[in-house]
Amino acid sequence: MGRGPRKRAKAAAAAATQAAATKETGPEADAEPSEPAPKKRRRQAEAGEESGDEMLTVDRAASRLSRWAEDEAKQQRWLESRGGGLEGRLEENGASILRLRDFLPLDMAECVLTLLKSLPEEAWELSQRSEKEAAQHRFASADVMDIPQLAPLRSVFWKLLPSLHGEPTLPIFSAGRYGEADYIGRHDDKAHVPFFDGNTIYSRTVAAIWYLTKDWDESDGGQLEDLEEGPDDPNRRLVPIFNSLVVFKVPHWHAVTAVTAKRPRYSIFGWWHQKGKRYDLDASTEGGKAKKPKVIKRRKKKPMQGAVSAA
Ligand SMILES: O=C(O)CCC(=O)C(=O)O
Ligand SMILES: [Fe+2]
Repeated sequence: MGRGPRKRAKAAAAAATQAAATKETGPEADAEPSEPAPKKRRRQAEAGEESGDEMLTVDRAASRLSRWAEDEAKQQRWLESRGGGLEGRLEENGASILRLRDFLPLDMAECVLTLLKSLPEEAWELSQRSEKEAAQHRFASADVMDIPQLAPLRSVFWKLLPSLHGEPTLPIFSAGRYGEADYIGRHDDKAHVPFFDGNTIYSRTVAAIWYLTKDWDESDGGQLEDLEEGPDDPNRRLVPIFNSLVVFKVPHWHAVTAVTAKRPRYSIFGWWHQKGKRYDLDASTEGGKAKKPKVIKRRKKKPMQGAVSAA
């Protein structure tokens, strides 16, 4: 899912830079001077307007993201300030869904949101399935490796969880955009993914979603539903709060409720994979959203330090 030809994505990304450069010079919306900031931001977001604090150019956002992704020492310091990478948190957490507020720097969340908003329509691929037997879903996605400005995210996610239980991981992350009524039905994220030559099978072992829409609340829908919590448990429905990261071990039953807002719900979502078939796939997984038949090829240029490289 979400893996268009690179040429198309590159052209789309160039068009994005152009489109956003034009948009950012536009005037700020007229607003009552006394209008409270969150209310103003929400009204502007609903009207598709930029707010004053979103005057980040696409070029600046892309260069800040790539500078941060390349600065290993800075990322390390950041992670240490957060108590280390994700492995320890996952171990402490057991089988439940882990929710981390502000786990990644706010500045990076702002940059990535700017980049996501600037992507032209042709960069997004619609993923849709409505047959009864499979995981039903509808939303748009784009592989971060197909969008040059977002590609540095892969190494950031790799550093969050380079290994689990002493075995290396391979991250594959995508941008997600849910429009009005978009959703995902009940599913557990299980998938066997062929890497490299097509004969090396990896399994998704950990899932993460980094939420990137501001001022989202319960009334906007698009909540992550943890189907392994009881129906009345307060943790069953998670509102996708800006710059929060949700992480869980695969398999885990979950769903995304239909978006009711008239503005997009943006995220970066994906999985860390580990070698081998770690579980059996059931019929619904084989026919559903999780199926990824494309072989993940070895990358020739700029392999990630210390990781087995993959596209
Ligand atoms: O966006 C979310 O909250 C969850 C996404 C998800 O479950 C998936 O893409 O498999
Ligand atoms: Fe999922």
